[in-house]
Formats: sequence, C-alpha cells, structure tokens
Amino acid sequence: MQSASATEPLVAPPPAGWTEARSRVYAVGLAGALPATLRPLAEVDGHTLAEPLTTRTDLPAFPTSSVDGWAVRGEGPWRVVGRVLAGSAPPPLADDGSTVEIATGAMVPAGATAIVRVEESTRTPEGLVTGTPRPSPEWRLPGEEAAAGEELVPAGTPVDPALVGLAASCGQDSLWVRRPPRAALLVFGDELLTAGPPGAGRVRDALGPSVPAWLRRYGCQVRAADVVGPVADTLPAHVAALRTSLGTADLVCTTGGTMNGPVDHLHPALAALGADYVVNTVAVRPGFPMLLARVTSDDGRVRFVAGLPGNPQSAVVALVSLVAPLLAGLQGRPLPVLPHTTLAEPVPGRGRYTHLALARLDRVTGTAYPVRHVGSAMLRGLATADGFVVIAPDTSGEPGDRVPFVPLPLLPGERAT
Ligand SMILES: Nc1nc2c(c(=O)[nH]1)N[C@H]1C(S)=C(S)[C@@H](COP(=O)(O)OP(=O)(O)OC[C@H]3O[C@@H](n4cnc5c(N)ncnc54)[C@H](O)[C@@H]3O)O[C@H]1N2
Ligand code: MOO
Repeated sequence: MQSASATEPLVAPPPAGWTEARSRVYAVGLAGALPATLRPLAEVDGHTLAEPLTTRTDLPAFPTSSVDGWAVRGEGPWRVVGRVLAGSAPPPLADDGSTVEIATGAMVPAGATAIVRVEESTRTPEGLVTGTPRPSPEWRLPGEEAAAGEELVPAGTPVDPALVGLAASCGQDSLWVRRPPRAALLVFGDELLTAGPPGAGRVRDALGPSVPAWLRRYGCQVRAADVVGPVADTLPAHVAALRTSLGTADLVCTTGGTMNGPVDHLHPALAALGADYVVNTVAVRPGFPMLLARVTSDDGRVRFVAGLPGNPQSAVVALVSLVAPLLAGLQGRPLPVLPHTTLAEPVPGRGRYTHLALARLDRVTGTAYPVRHVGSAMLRGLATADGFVVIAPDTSGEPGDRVPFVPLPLLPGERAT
C-alpha cells in the first residue's frame, strides 16, 4: 500500500481508462467488503446476501391440496370419514371408497388417489360423495418447487421483498447479510450559496442536496448529520472534516477541489490522512478529475474517499463511474453489468477519452436519444435523462450503433412521461 506523510504529495498514477477504473474500484471494494452479520428477516431488506439462500425443507414440505374438495381413495361413490384443514397432519386414508373433506393448503392424507373439487362433486341422499376427479393432479408434490438443502439464490444478491418472502417460505428465521454501506458527503467551495438565487460570483450548492439522494438510491445510508458543507476552503478544515466523517462512514464523498486550483485542498488533505489512491483521474469526459482514495486506520479498517469534481454533471459522472462499482464491491454484489442500447442519433466521441453522454431511453423501443443542455456545469440535461451512453475512446456514435448504457439509479415511475 502506498502511504504519504503530510509533507510529501501523494504519488499520482496516470489516468485510468474508464472501463479499467470501474473494474479496479470494484475489485478494491470487494477486497474490503463489509462484514457479514446474521439478521432477522424483518431487518434484511436492502442488505446483500453474504451466504446463498437455501431451503431447510422440500418446498412444499408436504403434499398440499391446491383446492377445496374431497380427497378420495379408489373409485366412488365415497364414504366421508373425516375432514382435514390446513395446519394439521391427517391420518392415512386407509380404505378404498372413503374420502375426507379437504381445504386448500391442507396436507393430503397418505393413501389418497385423487381430489375432487367441491363444486364438481355431489352428495347422494345417503351422504356419499360422487364426482369425477380432473385428469391433472389437484395437489402439489413435496420438492416440486425446491429440494431440501437446495441453493435457491447465490451470495451477493441484493435482498428485496421477494427474496425475504422466499426465505420465510424456506423456513429461514434470519439471514447472513452485509449491511448497506454508510456514506457521508463533504461539500467544498467557499463560493457556494445554500439558499436563494445565485449571482455576484456565487452559485447555489447543487450537490449538497442531491448527492445524498443519489447515494441513498445506490443503497447507502446517509444520515442528515453526515452531510456537511460548505467546508471552509482551508487545508486544516478539509483534513478535520474528512477525519470526522471517516470516523463513522464507510465511504466519504467530497465535491469540488479535485483539481489543483489555489483553493483545491483535497489532494493535500488526502496526503495528510495517509491515504493511497485507487484511481486518480479517469480518461472520461466529463468528470476527468474524479478520484477514489483508500484510508486504512490503525485497526486495519479500510474506508474510502470518492472525490467528485465540482462541476455538477461531472460529479454525477463520478458517482456512476466510481461510486456505483465501489458500493457493489463493498456489499459483495457482482459488478453491475451494463445493458446495451441502440443510438437513435449521432453522439460525438471525445478523442482518447471515453465519452459519457446523457441520453433518454425511448420507453417502447429502448433506443437512446441524446439530450440537450449537457455541459459539465449544467444539470438541466441530467434532469431529463435516464443515464449515459458510453462512447469508447477514439470512436464516435452513429445512429444504429449498439453501445453500453450506464443507468442513473432512478425509481420506478421516474422519467415515465
Ligand atoms: N487548469 C485547469 N483547470 C481545470 C481543469 C483542467 O484540466 N485544467 N479541469 C476542469 C474540470 S474538467 C473540472 S470538472 C473542474 C474540477 O474542478 P474541482 O473538482 O477542483 O472543483 P472546483 O474548482 O471546486 O469547482 C469547479 C466548478 O464547479 C462549481 N461547483 C463546485 N461545487 C459545486 C456545488 N456543490 N454545486 C454547484 N457547483 C459547484 C464551482 O463553482 C466551479 O464552477 O476543474 C476544471 N478546471
Ligand atoms: O470533465 Mo470536467 O469534469 O469538464 O467538467
């Protein structure tokens, strides 16, 4: 591991290619994956499976009637010898010509040869049951869905409500999971206003209110107290703010100060903290000065600082490029596979840089349309886009080209109109 004292600048590796940066950051996140803990089912939504989900029994665990009716043995008419409701283990149906009334979900008694639906049965005046069973079985066999011990879902899968329900059906009371990462945000820039209209050389802080929301959509926990800024444009203030945030957060995002301007203190602050770079600058436009650094504390605990460039759209490019793969690794999830989309219109390349170009997806065809107002200082284009099309270095995008697409972490219903 590289380290540096406060007096020597950090050794800056050359710009990483965008694809390489994604996979490097992911691998480093995975190597520092959050600890696995055993949590009750009611608390695991949004966590990540640290062990595969297995079933403790066959599913279903017993032959289960799928209808209300009569479990019969042999040929009818059948003599009624009892009733079996869901929730108990019935005695066997011992004699041909006998039947028990059965409810949906009840265990089918041993010896039953068919089930006649109640609406397809009749009672004789003597109380015997008649009817014709359907040709296909009316009950579910043990192991039809899964066999005892079978792995149903691999480790690394995000836990969602469907998975929680499945785990309960499998007889699990708790699961080994990795928790959502804790993230913090430090906003740098004395020129930033936190209220009112911009003017007279000052701009509104657009990232303090929005980056925590993006981070939450990537599954992070971000407490209001962990959003700090603007931090004063001095090195001691930067170092102190980073040190405090790193005390509780797994990932501290910072905005601004990634370059070498007169008040850009991020790099010297990282040096003062003994951080080492995972990635320092990425050959992507916009967002080139983005970085990810790693801070290892005396107890061996690893935490990360993601330096998001100050230009607001560039900050979001850094989120999708570095922060998303890092978070996947930290949670033990797979590196997100990028879907492909077809370009509806030309998209220029950016020479030897990868170009991440904001685009909107046609909901019906899945085709990508570049949006307008996409300068790195602008957010207007972002607010209408679904994500970014990826134009590889030394290429340009032509209509009909299939290109990777980096989605924004939008929720169902957003961008629907
Ligand atoms: N000499 C060079 N200067 C710059 C280069 C370069 O290659 N050589 N690269 C430019 C690029 S690319 C970017 S991106 C920015 C990155 O700058 P920093 O990360 O150091 O950010 P700042 O200088 O603090 O701010 C840049 C810009 O963004 C505005 N800003 C910052 N924070 C916010 C915020 N929270 N909300 C809204 N706007 C914000 C800030 O006012 C500046 O206009 O560097 C270029 N310079
Ligand atoms: O690429 Mo900067 O990141 O142009 O805004």
